Amino acid sequence: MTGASRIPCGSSGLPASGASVTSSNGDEAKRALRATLKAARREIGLEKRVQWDAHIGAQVVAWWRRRQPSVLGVYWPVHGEPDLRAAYSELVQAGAQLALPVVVSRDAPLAFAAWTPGDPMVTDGMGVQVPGDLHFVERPPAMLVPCLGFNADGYRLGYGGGFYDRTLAAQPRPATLGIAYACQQALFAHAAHDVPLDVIVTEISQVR
Ligand SMILES: Nc1nc2c(c(=O)[nH]1)N(C=O)[C@@H](CNc1ccc(C(=O)N[C@@H](CCC(=O)O)C(=O)O)cc1)CN2
Ligand SMILES: Nc1ncnc2c1ncn2[C@@H]1O[C@H](COP(=O)(O)OP(=O)(O)OP(=O)(O)O)[C@@H](O)[C@H]1O
Repeated sequence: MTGASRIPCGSSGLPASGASVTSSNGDEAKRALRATLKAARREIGLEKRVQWDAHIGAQVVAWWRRRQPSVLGVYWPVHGEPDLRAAYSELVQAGAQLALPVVVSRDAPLAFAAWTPGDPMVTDGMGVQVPGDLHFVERPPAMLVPCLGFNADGYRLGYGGGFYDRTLAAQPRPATLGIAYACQQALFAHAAHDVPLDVIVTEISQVR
């Protein structure tokens, strides 16, 4: 039996209740949880994905219209993350300035590069698309944070590099919108360096 079949991501929209890491020395368990959550996300069919991404994207746009941050950090989707590129285009038409995260070093916070949909892109060493022409900007005052997993307290599980945690460590913290599918919710203990996100946006949430 695969992790994906034990923890269906598609049908109910309910949390992946079988996915949990409760011990605090759980490096191995966290690796297993990451694999399970990735597999569960891969299982989501295209039709659901398109519908869910539209709902998540609409909430992001509504949030941006209310808050109007000077720059919004977004992300280029990898590994089956919600694809919000249609919403990014809508945001830019509404006057938003966007920036994409760039890994500059394994131990550093993320850098952010100004980005407009349609800019020429290249694949970086992490396998992520980044602008070919890098115009670095300051850390944005608001950002979307893609989550491989999240827990009920708003803590996030990423791919294990600690990049977003390092990026969010410095005060004043940016406003953070965690982006995930509802089935990526899991039980795990957060580490001391983990920074809780302000809100998690999913296909079943209604962000105010
Ligand atoms: N869309 C998106 N962009 C992002 C991030 C992200 O989580 N999502 N990042 C957030 O930090 C940064 C990139 N960090 C990344 C960290 C790991 C992997 C990755 O594919 N890791 C492999 C394992 C590689 C290994 O073990 O050596 C994997 O998870 O399969 C990709 C991006 C900046 N851009
Ligand atoms: N603020 C920080 N300062 C220094 N190192 C940190 C910080 N935050 C995280 N790290 C390092 O990053 C490692 C990975 O962290 P963690 O397992 O929480 O990654 P993640 O949040 O899942 O990954 P990512 O944010 O890249 O998607 C930690 O073991 C820790 O050593």
